Amino acid sequence: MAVSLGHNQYGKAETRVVRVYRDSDPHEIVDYNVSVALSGDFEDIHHTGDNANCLTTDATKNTVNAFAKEHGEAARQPESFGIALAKHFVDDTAPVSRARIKIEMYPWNRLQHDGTPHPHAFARSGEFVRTATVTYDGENLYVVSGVKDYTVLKTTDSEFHGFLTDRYTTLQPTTDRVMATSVTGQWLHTDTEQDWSKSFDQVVATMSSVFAGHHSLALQQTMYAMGEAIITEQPEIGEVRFSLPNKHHFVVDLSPFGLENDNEVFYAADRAYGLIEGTIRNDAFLDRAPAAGAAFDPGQGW
Ligand SMILES: O=c1[nH]c(=O)c2[nH]c(=O)[nH]c2[nH]1
Repeated sequence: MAVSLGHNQYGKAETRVVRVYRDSDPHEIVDYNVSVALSGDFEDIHHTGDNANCLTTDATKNTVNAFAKEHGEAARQPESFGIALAKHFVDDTAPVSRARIKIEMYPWNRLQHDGTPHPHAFARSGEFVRTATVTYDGENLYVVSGVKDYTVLKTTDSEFHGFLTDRYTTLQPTTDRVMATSVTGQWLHTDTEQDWSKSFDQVVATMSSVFAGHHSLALQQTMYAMGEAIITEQPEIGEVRFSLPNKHHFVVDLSPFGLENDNEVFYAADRAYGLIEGTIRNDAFLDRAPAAGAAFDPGQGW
């Protein structure tokens, strides 16, 4: 039987590294979960167990930690940290031809003390997780920024009606519902040199503002409006991808208790949920569609 090796990648996943900038006053911190995935001339490892070309996953973890010190400035933002790591693995390690660095960043806010920001005490913010995925193949550099676990809700200004009905349809149309979602969003940059934090803050501000202000007739429509606004505000962004679970809030039947429920008491269901996903593209970069595929392709399970 003919069998051959297809796509493969390896590296240390989920290295948790915290970098303290204690030479600055006040202190600053970044908190990362870094996953490394390398591809290249690794046929022999799979076929014969010859590890001569194998940069150990242990070394990739060590590199992440060492780079947090040696490349402290790059490490201040997940995108630039990912770029530094990806370029190192590909440019400095002969068998490695492609590196994908996936970073989760957990934001921390400075604590207040006696009414002023404290120089070295923080509280972790649960608002969202910031993400960056950097892919480099020695020639092409793809930088994808993102956000996940960003849960947003609006208590009105959301309708859903006029949908197709079949014999299994039971959903009642509504002109006033709670709409909530936990945003996973990723956006591909066409400019790989910029102030990444400023860009990230602007995307989140745009998406939040659209979610709040948009009178929604469907989560799909709100999703498209958010992506359209992000690309309009920041035209260097080539495309935006969203995965939006519709976090259903069902009106609880209070009639057994002789009570009216005028959209005031809800059951927040955690499953099953509608999952609304889509890509909003910047037509100026449509010719880069295959590249976008390479940037976002999750590889083997992530
Ligand atoms: O915004 C929505 N989009 C749907 O496709 C859908 N389907 C559903 O049952 N509720 C909703 N809500």
